[in-house]
Amino acid sequence: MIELNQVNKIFSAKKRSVHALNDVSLHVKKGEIYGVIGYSGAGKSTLIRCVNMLERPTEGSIRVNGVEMTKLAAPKLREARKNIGMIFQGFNLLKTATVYENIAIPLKLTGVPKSEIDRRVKKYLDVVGLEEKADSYPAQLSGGQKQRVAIARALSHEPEVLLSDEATSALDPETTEAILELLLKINQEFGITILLITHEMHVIQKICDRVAVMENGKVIEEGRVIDIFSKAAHETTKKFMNSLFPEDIPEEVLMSLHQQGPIIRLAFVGQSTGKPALAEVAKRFDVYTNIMSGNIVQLKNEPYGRMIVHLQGSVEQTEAAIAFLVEEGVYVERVDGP
Ligand SMILES: Nc1ncnc2c1ncn2[C@@H]1O[C@H](COP(=O)(O)OP(=O)(O)OP(=O)(O)O)[C@@H](O)[C@H]1O
Repeated sequence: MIELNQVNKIFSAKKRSVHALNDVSLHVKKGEIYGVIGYSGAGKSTLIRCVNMLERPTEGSIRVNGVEMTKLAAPKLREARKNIGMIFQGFNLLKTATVYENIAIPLKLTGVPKSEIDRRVKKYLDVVGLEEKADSYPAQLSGGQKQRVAIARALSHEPEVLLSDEATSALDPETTEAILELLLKINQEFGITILLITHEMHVIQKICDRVAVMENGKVIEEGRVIDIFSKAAHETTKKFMNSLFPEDIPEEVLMSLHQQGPIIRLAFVGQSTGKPALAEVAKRFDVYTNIMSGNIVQLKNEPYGRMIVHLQGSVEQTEAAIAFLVEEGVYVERVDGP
């Protein structure tokens, strides 16, 4: 649905130029929620703005639903953009217009007939749960409600693609949850493909099918959320993972435990995979298993858990226990000593 191939974007200023996107390729499939995560300056905003040509890439190809966006002249580009909704961190609502008008005005500007405008405004205000706020002004709404209006406005053009530029970054945790639930609902109910950018791993965890991690304008890691969670290879990705699964075990503790046996990180999918396997280890081997930290989070489609476990016992027994866990399908990684 969205295909970026070898996209480069260079911002040239007098003194220096910035390579904001460096050979970026990614493919977002129809109907999926695809997240791009990275720290500030990684190139996320530039990437998402290139998809609807708010920013023109210096090089490369960008296709949305088969249409090569980089080659479109103004009238055709306007047409293609109708198929791509966008929501922003700052909501971008018209302050002097009511909620109803905020949705109706852009529809009017694109030539939608009056009766159809009324139908769509009502329908999408209902979808986002704000029917009663039609006559309110943005200043009378909470941040979460403003974002709901922005989502209704984007949906009212009935796009196939929704771009989300840090849509929950200005919201408190509870409101963030509610907006993420809403994005999930519109993805499932309307089959809208969502490309979002974020600096919060929680957003990726909660609603994304696939993720790309960006750094210095490059995609450094990409894949299914479940795979990236289990096998994050890059240091930056691991740092993002640490925000969900903090592993701040003091060095002194690590050092003394390492002398008594290996410390391992277990990752498991589903409610029950990890703990029964550990219980089995305790039964089958002369190994004492000590869970040092653990957390389970809900991914879009399944729960995912992670544990740090210290195995105490002879080298032979602990190695056999690790081999058993691997055989059982648990993802096992050794935690290095200090
Ligand atoms: N219009 C511009 N002119 C010059 N440089 C720019 C422009 N827009 C972005 N950049 C630079 O491109 C790089 C990537 O910026 P971008 O905003 O895409 O990153 P980001 O990951 O979205 O960061 P943030 O989360 O802080 O928004 C940065 O070094 C930034 O300074």
